[in-house]
Amino acid sequence: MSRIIVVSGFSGSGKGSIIEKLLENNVDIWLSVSDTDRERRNATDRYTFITSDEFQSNLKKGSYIEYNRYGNHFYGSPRKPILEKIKSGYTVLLEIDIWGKRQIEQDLDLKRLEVEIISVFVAIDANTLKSRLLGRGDCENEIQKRMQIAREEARCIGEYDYVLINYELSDTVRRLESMICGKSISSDDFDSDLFREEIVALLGNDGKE
Ligand SMILES: Nc1ncnc2c1ncn2[C@@H]1O[C@H](COP(=O)(O)OP(=O)(O)OP(=O)(O)O)[C@@H](O)[C@H]1O
Ligand SMILES: Nc1nc2c(ncn2[C@@H]2O[C@H](COP(=O)(O)O)[C@@H](O)[C@H]2O)c(=O)[nH]1
Repeated sequence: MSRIIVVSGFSGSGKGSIIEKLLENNVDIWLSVSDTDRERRNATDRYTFITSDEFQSNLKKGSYIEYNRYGNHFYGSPRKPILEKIKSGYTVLLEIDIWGKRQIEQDLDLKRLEVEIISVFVAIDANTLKSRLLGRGDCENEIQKRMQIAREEARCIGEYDYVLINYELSDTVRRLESMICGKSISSDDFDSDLFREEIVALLGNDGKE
């Protein structure tokens, strides 16, 4: 059976770092490269960067299997290459958010192809999250926005098959590989109410979005 692995998680939790390591040892996994109309953050940013007009035009043409607006920018996964890779037998990996995951689960092409969808949410505590966003050079305003979004995302973690807490990178990658291989491995415990409280404390506001 063909498979899609959806990896979501708080911005800064380490999804990109985990996926990079995962791909080094798993040649049968193909990573979908999303389109976005945001600015490039650094040289390792893995997107196709397009203008807002180009994004909207692609959207109208139905070119995306899923898409979302995150902050002030749009992100979308191109449908055609994903379906081609699935038909060629690859396991397709999507690094997308919860709103994209829900669209993937409803997609009629994927249902017709009987694609199995495995979903993983990458999490860490709020303090570590903030220090990782700071560490990679995000500005304070951007960090505030991303942590507010994380606070919302924490409500939806129960919708995922697995939760993966990313403290030690090689250990996280090893556990993700076990999940993908269908080995019996349990989801990590994550207290989303506590996380949401930590965010409010860190942002120094009453948590209003
Ligand atoms: N296990 C880890 N231990 C320490 N630092 C880590 C770990 N995983 C990732 N990092 C660092 O944390 C920062 C954020 O990681 P990364 O950019 O991979 O997160 P992300 O979830 O992909 O973020 P985004 O969704 O915004 O793209 C980076 O500087 C990365 O090097
Ligand atoms: N629904 C989608 N979400 C996506 C896609 N590509 C990335 N993302 C998510 O957006 C945020 C922000 O990403 P960043 O690179 O600006 O930090 C993060 O949660 C990503 O997982 C996509 O194609 N569709």
